Amino acid sequence: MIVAIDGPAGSGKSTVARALSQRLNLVFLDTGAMYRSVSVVCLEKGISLDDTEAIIKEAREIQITFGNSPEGQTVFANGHNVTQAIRTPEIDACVSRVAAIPEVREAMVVLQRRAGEAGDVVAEGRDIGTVVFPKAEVKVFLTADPEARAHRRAVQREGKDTATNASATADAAEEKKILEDIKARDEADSSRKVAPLKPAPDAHHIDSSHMTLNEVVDAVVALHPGLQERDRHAPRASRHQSTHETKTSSSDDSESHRSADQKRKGTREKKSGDKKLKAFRGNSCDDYFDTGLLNFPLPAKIFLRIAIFVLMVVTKLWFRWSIANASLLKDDRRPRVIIMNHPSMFDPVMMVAYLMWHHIPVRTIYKSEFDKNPLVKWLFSRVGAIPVERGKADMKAIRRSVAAIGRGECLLIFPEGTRIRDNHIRPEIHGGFALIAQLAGCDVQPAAIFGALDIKRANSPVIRPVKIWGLAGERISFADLQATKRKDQAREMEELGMDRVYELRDQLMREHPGRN
Ligand SMILES: Nc1ncnc2c1ncn2[C@@H]1O[C@H](COP(=O)(O)OP(=O)(O)O)[C@@H](O)[C@H]1O
Ligand SMILES: Nc1ccn([C@@H]2O[C@H](COP(=O)(O)OP(=O)(O)O)[C@@H](O)[C@H]2O)c(=O)n1
Repeated sequence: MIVAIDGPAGSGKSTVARALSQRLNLVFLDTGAMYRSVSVVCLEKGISLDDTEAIIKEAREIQITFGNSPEGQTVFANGHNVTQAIRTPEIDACVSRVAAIPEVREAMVVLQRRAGEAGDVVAEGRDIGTVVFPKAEVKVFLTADPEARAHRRAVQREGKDTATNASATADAAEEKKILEDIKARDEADSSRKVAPLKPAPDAHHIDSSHMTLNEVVDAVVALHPGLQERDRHAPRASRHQSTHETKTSSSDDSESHRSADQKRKGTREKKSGDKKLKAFRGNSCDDYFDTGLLNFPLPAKIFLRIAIFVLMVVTKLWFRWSIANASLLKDDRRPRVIIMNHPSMFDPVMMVAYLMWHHIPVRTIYKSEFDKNPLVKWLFSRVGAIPVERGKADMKAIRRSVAAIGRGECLLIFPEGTRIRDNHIRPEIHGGFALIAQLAGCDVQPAAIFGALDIKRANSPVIRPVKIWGLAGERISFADLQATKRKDQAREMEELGMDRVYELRDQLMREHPGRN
């Protein structure tokens, strides 16, 4: 199911799309933020707006990912947080020029369609129903009087919100200026040669000038039986609540080519992350796999914190483990894929306990064979792990993983696939981690553990109190790779990532001779 929402600045596209994504559990794709991200990267590299070739190159290479924070949507470009940077007047002023370059649009459309492949999406922008998803099941052309839009934007700029406070007012002079800005940008976006702002022939027109946000969202839901069906199955709490939770004060916009505002949610953003699970409602393991750790029900959260506490205390006492270069793990909290060697069952315990102890949400990928034991599946789902079927492209696991990163969670993956009880061999690697990072637009961070092979002697059930060491490595960004084609980049990331993991492990091995 794809919902395409197009329309001019300030018509409510991002607010409606966000509300809809939360209410119906859809991925929210903010395409305006993508053009803005390209603009930021170009600006930061000092690329002139006349240097079309260089801009195109950046657009083709950019990695964009969206996440969530308590303040709202976060946007990362090439691994850097550009959430604020994309909303500056400088970007307002240049984004439409960047967005008018056909090759830039081509590159963005590829990314947008790829995000659409993940499944249920609500995308908003200027050309979604006409170019990006011409076969979208639901197309909306959302408009409002220029005056209403200017008023909303002016109020928004003062940190208030017309959606939640209909009588909010703004500085009249400022509102007048914004009205001019909005009209100018409407004209620029509608008259450009490539993918101009215009309704798709089969789009439903909704004029939101005199509608509340909830009314608009209800009107969109009413357009398609598939949406109504989803709505019936959505948890009741998310139905009307979501529209009010949606908007925060918009930091942004201004200037002629702006408007925008915090749309949020994005590309590979979470599927069901915003849906809060209710306590004692018979949530399935799948619900836990699909829901952000922050939205676990309170009893599950308490269980998790207690488990982390107990694991930290017990394992620290028993194994006296420590992680070198730990600041690389705990100080930079951006979502990423963490990869590690896997000599023992203790490896995920150490890494997850450490990260969660420092309030960094992390989800471990585990082999689905464990699910044969319902108790283990229950437990793993409650500690935020995600199952993967090895030996095939498990799209569900990939989607869940990308969604988790989109929510701002880290992913812990053991590319060796199973425990490797030998520090001297290099087993076949499951390269899915690079694909996930690529789809999610995040970095890969290598880490290693050493000493864990000594925990148990062969054929002995005794867990020995041996010391164990961890070592964190620097993140690897796709932007730093040599390869330019996506497939080659994924392959390069697989190799480089695991090279780094083994370098780290070998370093620990050298530092602690006589141990395994
Ligand atoms: N139907 C509505 N009634 C009142 N205010 C609205 C409505 N829809 C959106 N808004 C508010 O208008 C402002 C601009 O909406 P936004 O979604 O950012 O527009 P767009 O993405 O189309 O530029 C936001 O503050 C939003 O909360
Ligand atoms: N699908 C899209 C989305 C945005 N854009 C461009 O990117 C600019 C910023 O988009 P935005 O969605 O962040 O802006 P607003 O609609 O919030 O004003 C727009 O003014 C368009 O020029 C586009 O060309 N195509």
